Amino acid sequence: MEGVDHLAHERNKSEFDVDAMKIVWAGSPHAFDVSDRISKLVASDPGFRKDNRSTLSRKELFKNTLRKAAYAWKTIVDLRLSEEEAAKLRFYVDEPAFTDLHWGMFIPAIKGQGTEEQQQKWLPLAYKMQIIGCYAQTELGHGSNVQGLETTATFDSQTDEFIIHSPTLTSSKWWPGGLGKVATHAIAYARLIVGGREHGVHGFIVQLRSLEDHSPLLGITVGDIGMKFGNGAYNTMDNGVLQFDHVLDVYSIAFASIAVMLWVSQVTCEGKYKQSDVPRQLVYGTMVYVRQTIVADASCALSRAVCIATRYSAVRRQFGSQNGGPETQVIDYKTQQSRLFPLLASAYAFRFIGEWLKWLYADVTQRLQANDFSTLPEAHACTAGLKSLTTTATADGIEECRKLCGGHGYLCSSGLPELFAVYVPACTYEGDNTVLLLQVARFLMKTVSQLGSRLSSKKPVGTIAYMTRVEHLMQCRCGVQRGFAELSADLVEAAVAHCQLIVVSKFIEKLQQEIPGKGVKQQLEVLCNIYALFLLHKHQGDFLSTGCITPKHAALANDELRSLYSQVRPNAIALVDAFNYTDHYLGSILGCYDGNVYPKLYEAAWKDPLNESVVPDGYHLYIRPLLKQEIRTARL
Ligand SMILES: CCCCCCCCCCCCCCC/C=C/C(=O)SCCNC(=O)CCNC(=O)[C@H](O)C(C)(C)COP(=O)(O)OP(=O)(O)OC[C@H]1O[C@@H](n2cnc3c(N)ncnc32)[C@H](O)[C@@H]1OP(=O)(O)O
Ligand SMILES: Cc1cc2nc3c(=O)[nH]c(=O)nc-3n(C[C@H](O)[C@H](O)[C@H](O)COP(=O)(O)OP(=O)(O)OC[C@H]3O[C@@H](n4cnc5c(N)ncnc54)[C@H](O)[C@@H]3O)c2cc1C
Repeated sequence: MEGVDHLAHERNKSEFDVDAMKIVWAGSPHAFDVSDRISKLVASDPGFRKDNRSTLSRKELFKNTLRKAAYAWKTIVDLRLSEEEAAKLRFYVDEPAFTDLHWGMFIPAIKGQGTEEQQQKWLPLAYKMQIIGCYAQTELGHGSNVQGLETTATFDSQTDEFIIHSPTLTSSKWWPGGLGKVATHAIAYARLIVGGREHGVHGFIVQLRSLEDHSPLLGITVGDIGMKFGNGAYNTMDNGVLQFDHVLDVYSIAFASIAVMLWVSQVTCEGKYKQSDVPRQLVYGTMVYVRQTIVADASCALSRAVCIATRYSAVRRQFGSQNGGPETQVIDYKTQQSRLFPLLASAYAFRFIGEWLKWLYADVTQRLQANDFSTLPEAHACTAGLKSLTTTATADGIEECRKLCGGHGYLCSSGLPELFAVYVPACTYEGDNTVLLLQVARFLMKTVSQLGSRLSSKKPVGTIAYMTRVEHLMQCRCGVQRGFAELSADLVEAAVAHCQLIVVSKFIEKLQQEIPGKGVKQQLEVLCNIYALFLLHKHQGDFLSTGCITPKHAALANDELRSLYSQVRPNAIALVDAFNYTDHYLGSILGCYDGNVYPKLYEAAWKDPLNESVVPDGYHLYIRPLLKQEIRTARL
């Protein structure tokens, strides 16, 4: 029945202050206030409805996305929302769109790599959305290998301009989000050529389309690359293809022939290339920035799937009826708990590692401004490794949540298939996860000698076991006199172990902070222990081979895990309520707040266009002749 909370009995079991946990999850009272207010604003506005997406064609879907993006912008302007509130609004609209790349990459790239003069020119236009940008780095032939990009930018000292060109088919820009049909400008990455000499890959701001009639400019061929995985999902995004035919461009982002560059390099009016003494990797800075935001995204996506699966696991009953009594809630089965609760713990773990990574990025950015590059290698390794670890775990976790919901998890109305289809490219974009782990492995090879010293420092026992595992995995590999390439598969395992160590240790550090609210810290300690012991159980071979734990320890850890699952069980619904997601944002009948699932599933089924007629289109043409055919062969 509507209005009845079918999960009230579960909520009454909670042993902690849920409102206080909501603040912990949001990050601060202010952050909670903004999230709560904006999510409800979006949920209550029919202009942001999304329950019809799976019934739209690609063109209808894309046009609807443009409508929503324009409507969101109007809402932001009309309500005079702050940058923080506007970002939250775009998040809760929950639709991959060109605006993600405009705000998430184009603007950060100019802020991170542009000169003062370029920032003054481009940022006001971008902030007012008087230009719409994308980040055009990947090409048809190269994505991971940035130094293999083929697009050229040749400096013409006669005209003080750069000529951008796509010399080959494989140099076509391919994948950039927003490029296909919307972006008016791109930050295009190209090989700089000055005076016949090549100086590697740099970024250039290039106008693509007319601001008058949106037609591609002279020398620009641009379009969409076609349908992607899943039906609705990421097809709201116009990932594009772009070819330059000797396009004149006067706005280099890394170069301004008339302005001294603060960062990467400069080309003087006389056409001289001057490499400043900053690491060339700063040209990769935007990727580092986006990777740390993707870790926060992972906690959002995983928590969303876990919220759906947890609520439905409490609603769903199957088997176990005694004397005609109610059947057992599937959340009470130990197998369901052993699959679901580590994902719940991971969602919280990724939330806190995302907070730490945001601090690390801000710290390294501040240091860079003081020409202190000392922490850049670690920042790169951390953002690359944690982006890889959290997106892989989240993609796998969303799929596990679908399976935890049985058959109904496969319905679009569960919200899980769409969430999975939208989320999985995160394992590829912003760096293929394996390629990024190889970067971590390379960093570990260079710093393995320091791992030992870090072991001796006063660390909680749990961390010591994880640190010993990494050191052991590295020494087993480094000790073998074979090349990096030969050992890369093993080194990637050590890289994963290193990233898991970071997540565990930062979760433990989080618990050393003051955490207000009755029972809140205790719940987080349970979740931290579940995360750490679940991984120890999953990788116990590694831990046993270090000698750091014995088989008896491993067995005790498994017993402790079961006990921890029993401690989480009465608090599970409250722990997912703490995410404070509206039913609109969850987009899931299985995960609806009141748990009134079956009537909503049944009602939703009849809304499918296929049920608009009792007799389906095609019956008279195809089925009736089948049913009425004379059976001519006696055997049938
Ligand atoms: C809630 C549900 C939904 C939630 C999801 C939201 C849905 C909608 C969201 C939509 C938003 C989507 C946003 C993303 C869109 C996607 C954008 C993109 O994909 S942009 C393109 C990304 N491309 C890449 O990441 C390319 C990966 N490749 C590289 O980074 C590099 O090629 C490489 C690092 C692999 C290799 O670099 P290279 O220079 O060729 O050489 P080395 O490996 O030898 O490195 C040399 C040296 O540099 C150091 N290094 C490398 N990278 C960096 C760096 N980034 N920062 C600092 N230092 C770096 C490296 O460690 C080496 O150091 P050394 O001391 O010499 O060892
Ligand atoms: C949805 C989506 C949105 C995107 N948006 C953008 C965007 O806005 N802008 C942009 O510039 N790009 C974008 N991209 C492109 C994305 O950044 C690249 O696809 C990504 O960097 C992976 O590169 P690749 O496609 O070349 O993969 P490849 O490197 O070709 O990967 C193929 C396989 O080769 C393996 N491999 C590659 N190199 C090595 C190695 N050295 N050692 C071991 N294994 C290796 C990989 O692990 C993988 O298994 C997007 C991609 C997607 C899917």
